[in-house]
Amino acid sequence: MQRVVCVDVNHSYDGVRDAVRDLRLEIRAGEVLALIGPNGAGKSTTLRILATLQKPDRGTVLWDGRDAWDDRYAIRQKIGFLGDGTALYPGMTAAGYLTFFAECYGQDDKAAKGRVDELLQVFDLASKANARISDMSKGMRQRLAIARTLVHRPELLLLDEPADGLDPLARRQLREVLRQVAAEGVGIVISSHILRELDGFCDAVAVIQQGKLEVHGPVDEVINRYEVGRRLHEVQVTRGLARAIEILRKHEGLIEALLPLHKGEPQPDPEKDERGLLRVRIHGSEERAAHLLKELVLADVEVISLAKVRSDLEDVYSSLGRDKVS
Ligand SMILES: Nc1ncnc2c1ncn2[C@@H]1O[C@H](COP(=O)(O)OP(=O)(O)OP(=O)(O)O)[C@@H](O)[C@H]1O
Repeated sequence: MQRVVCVDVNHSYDGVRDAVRDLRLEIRAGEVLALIGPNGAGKSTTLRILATLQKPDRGTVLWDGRDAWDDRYAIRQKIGFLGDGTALYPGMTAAGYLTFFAECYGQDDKAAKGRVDELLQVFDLASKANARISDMSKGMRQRLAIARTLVHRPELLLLDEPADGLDPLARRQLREVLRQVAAEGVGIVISSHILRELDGFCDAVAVIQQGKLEVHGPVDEVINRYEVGRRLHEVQVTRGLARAIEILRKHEGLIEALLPLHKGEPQPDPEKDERGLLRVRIHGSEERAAHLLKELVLADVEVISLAKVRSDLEDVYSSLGRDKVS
C-alpha cells in the first residue's frame, strides 16, 4: 500500500444525523496519522470505514486508487484493526491467542511460532506466554490485543484508542513499537481523545468534530496554520516581576499565567518576589514581541529571555474550540 484516501465519505446510522460528513483523509505508507476528536465525533466510524467493516452511505475509500469496498476481501488481509470492543478469549493463553490468529491468516506452524515469539518479546509479554488471558492485567490484555493486530504484518494499521488502559511506561513502549512498525513502511491511523498521547509522536493529524474534519495535515503545518506556536511566549524575569506584570497588563489579555521560574519552586507572589515566569499570548508580528521586551528592559526589569513556546496539539485543539465558540 502506498496511499489510502477517503474521498467525500459520508455515513449516518439513523438516516438523520451524520456520524461522518464529507470526510477527506489521506494515509501514506510509513506515516502515523493521529485521528483526534471528542467522544462521539466519528473516530470509530471513520476507522471502521477505513477497515472496510462499514460501507459508507456515500463516497469511497481508495486503496492505491482502487475502490476498497469492491476489493474488501483482499484488502482486509492487509489491514490490522483494533476496534473499541476487541474480543479477547479469556480461557486462552497469550501465546495460544496469537497463534490462533496467525493460523487464521494461513501461517504454518513454524512461521506462526516465530511471529508469536517475536510479538510476545516486542510487547513485553514473553513471561506471560503461557498465562491465561483471564489472569492478565488490563494493560497486558491491551498489549496482547495490539500485538494481535500485527500478527500478519499488515500494511495499514488502524487502532481505536489503543492506549486505553495502559500505564505511562506501557504507553511509551507502545509509541516506540508503533514508530518501528511505521519505519517498516506501515501506514498507521491511531485515534484518541487524549492529545498528549499523540503529540510529538505522529506525523500528521486529523481533528474531527461532530463528524466533520476540522483540520488535516502534517503536524507542524497544522500548528503553524493555527498560529498557536507563534502566539504563546514565555518571559523569564529575574528582577522586577511586579513591574513586568504592570507593563504587560497595559496590553489587555496578554498574561495567561504566572509560574515559578524553575519547576519545583514555590508559586511567586509579585508583591514579595522578584523572580517568575510569565506566560503571555502575543498576537501579531514578531516586532510586537521585540517591542514588549524593549519596554520591559527600559523599565529596569531584568529578563533572561522572551521566547516562543513550541505549541502542541493541545493548543490546536483548544484553539479550534475557541474558533467554534466565537
Ligand atoms: N452502531 C451505531 N448505531 C447507531 N449510532 C451509532 C453507532 N455507532 C456510532 N453511532 C453514532 O455515530 C456518532 C459517531 O460515533 P463514533 O463511535 O464514530 O464516535 P467516536 O469519535 O469514536 O466516539 P468515542 O470516542 O466515544 O468512541 C455518534 O453520534 C454515535 O452515537
